[in-house]
This record gives sequence, C-alpha cells and structure tokens, in this order.
Amino acid sequence: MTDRILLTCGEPAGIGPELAPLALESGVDFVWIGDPRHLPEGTAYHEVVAPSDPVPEGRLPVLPHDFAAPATPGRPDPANAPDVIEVIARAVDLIMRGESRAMTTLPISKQALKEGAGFGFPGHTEYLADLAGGVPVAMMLASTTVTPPCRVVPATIHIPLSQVPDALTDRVLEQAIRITHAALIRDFGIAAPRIAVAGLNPHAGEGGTIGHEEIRRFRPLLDRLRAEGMQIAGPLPADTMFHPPARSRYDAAICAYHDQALIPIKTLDFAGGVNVTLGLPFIRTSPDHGTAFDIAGQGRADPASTIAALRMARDMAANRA
Ligand SMILES: NC(=O)c1ccc[n+]([C@@H]2O[C@H](COP(=O)([O-])OP(=O)(O)OC[C@H]3O[C@@H](n4cnc5c(N)ncnc54)[C@H](O)[C@@H]3O)[C@@H](O)[C@H]2O)c1
Ligand SMILES: N[C@H](C(=O)O)[C@H](O)COP(=O)(O)O
Repeated sequence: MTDRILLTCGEPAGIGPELAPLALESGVDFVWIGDPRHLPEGTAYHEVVAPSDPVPEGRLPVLPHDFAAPATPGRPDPANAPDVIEVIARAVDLIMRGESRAMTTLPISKQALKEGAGFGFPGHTEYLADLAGGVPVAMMLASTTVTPPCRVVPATIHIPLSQVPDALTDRVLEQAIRITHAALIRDFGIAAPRIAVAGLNPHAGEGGTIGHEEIRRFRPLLDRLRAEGMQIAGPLPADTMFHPPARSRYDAAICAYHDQALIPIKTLDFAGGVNVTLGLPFIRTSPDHGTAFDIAGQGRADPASTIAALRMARDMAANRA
C-alpha cells in the first residue's frame, strides 16, 4: 500500500499530458499512468514498476502504459481509445488490490472513446461505478477557493434535457441526497450536513403554476427525509441558491440536472473546482474541466484544478486512513 495517488493520463490528445508535470507543484505524491511518449518534450520523468517504487526528487513518477499510437494535440486518435479506457481500469485494479488508496483522473473525451472503442458509459463516473461492482454513485463538483464553499451534486448527469423530468424519479433524487449526506460526514468532516435541493422548474414551480414536479414529487420525498432528521431545505428556486448568503445556509446543493449544477460551480471556481465521485469504495477526484482540445499542446493549460483535485484526493485518503 502506498499513499501515492494514481493519476490516470486521460485522453493523450488533450491537455492531460501537459498537466501531469505541472501537477508536481501540488506537493502531492502521485504517479502518472500513461505512455511516456505522450509527455511534453523534455519532461524529466522516472519510470516505476510498482506505484510505491522510489522516485528521484523532482522527477515525474511514471507507471508506463503502452498506447497504440503517438498523440497529436487536439486530434484524438481512435487507435488510442482502448488504452485510455484500460488505464482507468488498471488504476482501479491497483486500488482494489490494495496498492493505493486514491486516484485522480485527467480528462477523457467521451466522444472519442465512444467512437474509438464503443465506450458504453457516459463518462468516468458511471464507468468507475461499474468497475467497483455497480455501486450507486453521485457526481459532486466542489469548490476549493470560494467562501462560503460551493458543492453541487446533479441528480441526473449526462442525459438529454428532454429526458430529465422522467429520469428525476423519487429513487434517483433520494439516492443523490443520501450518498451526498454520507459523503459530507465521511469525507468532508461535516457532522450534521445541511442539504439544499433545487426545484426542477423556474421558481421551483411557483406553487404549481409552472409545473407540478415540486409539489407532487419533491415535497413528499423531502418531507419524509426531514422526518428522518435530515436537515434539508427545498425544493428551492435554483436561481437564488448560489449567491454567498444563500450558500452559507447549506453544505451541498442537490440539483435536478447537469448544467443547473455545473454552471454555478464553474462560474464561481473554474480554477479550483474538483469533481469527486461519491459512493465509491475508493477515492476518485478529477479536475472540473475536459480535454480542452482547442488549447492542447500550446502551453496554455492551467493546472490549478488538477492540483486541487490531487490535494483533495490526498486529504480524503489521509482522512479515511
Ligand atoms: N472529467 C472529464 O473527463 C471531463 C470533464 C468535462 C469534459 N470532458 C470532455 O472534454 C471534451 C471537451 O469538453 P468541453 O470543450 O465541453 O470542455 P473543456 O473543459 O474541455 O473546455 C471548455 C473551455 O475551457 C477551456 N479550458 C478547459 N480546461 C482548461 C485549463 N485547464 N486551462 C485553461 N483553459 C481550460 C478550454 O480551452 C475551452 O475553451 C468533451 O469530450 C467532454 O466530454 C471530460
Ligand atoms: N460533467 C463533468 C464536467 O462537465 O466536468 C464531467 O463531464 C464528468 O465526467 P466524468 O464522469 O468523466 O468525471
């Protein structure tokens, strides 16, 4: 077992390869799993055989993973898609075999994996849940540089907006709330979590005049959870949940769909935002951004979110240990 965090390489045509050496400034002990050929020219790295092997100071620890092809920044090669997926599975396998406690994933291109390897999952979140045995999970985006903090959990993730009302069942909403509540206690050290739940409709349905989901579905569920003793506010109008005074009244916001959650967090803290998968039997964080193909290979990628993700994984692992 090592405290070293496993950093998966993600899409090699994205900004992942250039973020890896920059992430050394995090001060976190991590090992990058990827093909050294994809690293920026001149990267000082040291190959290891096992995650815990010693590495000379100042060098990027690399657990080599052979990829089918070199990488051209901005242009994902379908031949590399299976290897991108395999690196993620390899990291989980190393953790499940007790060689490490936590992983941080550099961005993948969902489209490239679907087209290149028939990847059957919407993203890391669902794939990691499957690798962990099909456990129920939730995707949290957590700020690290704003006060009060902004932590958001979309109850539905990578589905078309037209499917959200039907997908937002009692079970889905209750699962998101319960997983978040448990994680706030376990991994964020909040003894009595306060949760705010956004309504689906504008003005949270305006008393039923702009939709009925809040009255017919949200309120009975939230009343039941409140009766259990959970501190839950809502369903609330989403547009007044994210200014500072509103954020001071809760520890995490459960939102109805992807952009209702991710627009505020990426607006408030794009550089410091961290994606955390809640509910896994191990720790997984990732930066809050994607592959940034438009700037890949140009030396313009900001490592801040990756650094925040590595530090959060380290701190969560230490907390759990
Ligand atoms: N966790 C993940 O693996 C993850 C997260 C989000 C998106 N994606 C994937 O990434 C691909 C591109 O997605 P997108 O374009 O919607 O989002 P993106 O985050 O890749 O890029 C959005 C904009 O933000 C900029 N940007 C992103 N990260 C940056 C950084 N570190 N420094 C400086 N600028 C940065 C990009 O240049 C671009 O202009 C898609 O295939 C998507 O599925 C993956
Ligand atoms: N929805 C996240 C975002 O926009 O940042 C990201 O795509 C999550 O994807 P993963 O499930 O691959 O972490």
